[in-house]
Amino acid sequence: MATANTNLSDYDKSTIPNAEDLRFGIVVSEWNSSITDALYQGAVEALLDCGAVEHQIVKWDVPGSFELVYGAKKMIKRHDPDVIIVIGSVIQGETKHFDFVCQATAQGIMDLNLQHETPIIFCVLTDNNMQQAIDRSGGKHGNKGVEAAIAAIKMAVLGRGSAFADELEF
Ligand SMILES: Nc1c(NC[C@H](O)[C@H](O)[C@H](O)CO)[nH]c(=O)[nH]c1=O
Ligand SMILES: CC(=O)[C@@H](O)COP(=O)(O)O
Repeated sequence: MATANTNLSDYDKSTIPNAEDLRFGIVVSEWNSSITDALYQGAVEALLDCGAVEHQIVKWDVPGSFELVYGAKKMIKRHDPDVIIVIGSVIQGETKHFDFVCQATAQGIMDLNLQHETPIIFCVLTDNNMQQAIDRSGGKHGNKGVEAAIAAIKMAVLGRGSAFADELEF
């Protein structure tokens, strides 16, 4: 299902574990900051709505999406959070650089998921133009930051191997 057929901000709070005792790390790219700031705000609002406490959310900024991988790796070592959300916005330009940044970032985050016990949620928009990015960071298709926050809570609980995780249906 394409994003256009759903709303990224929709979630049923009754199906989300309480996040009050979870520790979150969020690494945010500064490229296209109007987009990444909106994604970050959406993520934090959703985390707090689901019971997360503000002082258990650590935020780091990195220059661009390519640096999200290194930032997440260092955050695991420094803070050992239950889960990390990486936030970026990559927008197609005139050259093939878009392809390399998207592929390297996606592969790097997947590699970290395989190498470490900390789930890392991929909240990186890879859009053809700015309008698509706006539509997915609080616009007509909702906010991917909200979607990432809900995924983060679920994966943090699963990662803890708690009994609750066995009851999660998602
Ligand atoms: N064009 C975009 C970039 N490019 C920068 C790279 O992510 C990286 O910071 C640079 O190559 C230095 O290593 N980054 C984005 O996040 N979004 C873009 O649209
Ligand atoms: C994703 C990028 O690096 C890209 O936006 C840079 O633009 P260009 O391909 O025109 O150099």
